[in-house]
Amino acid sequence: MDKRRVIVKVPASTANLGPGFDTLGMALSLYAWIDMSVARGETRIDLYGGRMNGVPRDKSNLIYKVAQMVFKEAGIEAPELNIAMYSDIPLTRGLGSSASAIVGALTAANALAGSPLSMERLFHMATALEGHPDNVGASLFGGIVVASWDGNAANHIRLDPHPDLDVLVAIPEFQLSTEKARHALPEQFSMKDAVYNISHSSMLVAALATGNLEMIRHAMKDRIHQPYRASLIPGMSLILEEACDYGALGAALSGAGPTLLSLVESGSSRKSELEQFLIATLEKEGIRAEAIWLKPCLIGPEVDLLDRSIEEISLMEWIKGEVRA
Ligand SMILES: Nc1ncnc2c1ncn2[C@@H]1O[C@H](COP(=O)(O)OP(=O)(O)O)[C@@H](O)[C@H]1O
Ligand SMILES: N[C@@H](CCOP(=O)(O)O)C(=O)O
Repeated sequence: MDKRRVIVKVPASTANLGPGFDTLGMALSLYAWIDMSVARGETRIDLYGGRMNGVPRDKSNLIYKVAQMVFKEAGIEAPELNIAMYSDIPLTRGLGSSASAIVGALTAANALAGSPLSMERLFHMATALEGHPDNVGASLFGGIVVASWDGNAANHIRLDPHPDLDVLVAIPEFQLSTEKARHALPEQFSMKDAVYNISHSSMLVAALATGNLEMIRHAMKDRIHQPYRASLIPGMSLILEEACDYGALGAALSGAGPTLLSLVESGSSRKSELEQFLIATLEKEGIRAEAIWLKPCLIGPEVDLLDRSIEEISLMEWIKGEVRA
């Protein structure tokens, strides 16, 4: 076991991109940081920032449990840990906070153990934990990830996002758990709707791979999850119908929601118009929302092995130093 300390910076993600349900994901320039080291005494978990309310600080914490799985998988006796986390990714809003926590914990524990597990193994473990490969694939590999999971094997192909793609997310103040939003979906679909989604998802992957930005508007349409989730997010249907009239290249529910996502060309002169449309539409439904402009994140977790202890430099001091650098 490596005696040093590891800090991992991991990106948020948006899943589905409209029709690619449980298949497409894109990493975003919004981050969480996990600090992990072997403890001399009992396990200690510190969570920083206003986004972590309600997350447990004992051994039931997801990060601790996932780290233990890595040590077990690597055949190493599980140590007591010092864990600290700071996150800018809001919980249960459809921006992959749970996937980032899982990927960050897997990566940090693997680095502490001397990196015995391959990226493919970590992807498999992350997918099995999350239940779908889209968010974890994007957080682990960065960029746009096309992924499949049949319950046994997780496979992926990574694409570089077009350099002119910007991402606008409108994050409603209310939480919607992925579990609840998955329960809104039917068990079965008609052949017509299945074909509709296969064609649109394929078209979207081809558009993103070839940089055909005009096709995104048509290709981002979906019939297998968004229509069923619309009643959980008032204002969503209008936003998806009209966002392109306000300058978006395409719009979708981010993951299971409630965040709404628009893809926008970097040089667009209509960015504030679009932002106002999203916020005003949600406001009319009595929903306050925060709009954030992001870029696709091109890389997965960034791992730093430190020789300095928590007493010498805390996670928050380290992040501030990194942001300044
Ligand atoms: N850092 C974390 N530590 C422990 N649990 C976390 C952490 N981040 C997220 N989670 C868990 O994941 C849940 C959110 O996951 P989910 O409903 O899939 O929404 P999303 O992934 O879209 O934010 C949280 O309510 C919490 O239980
Ligand atoms: N494909 C999943 C994606 C869930 O993403 P999250 O960020 O909301 O956890 C789904 O649509 O259920």
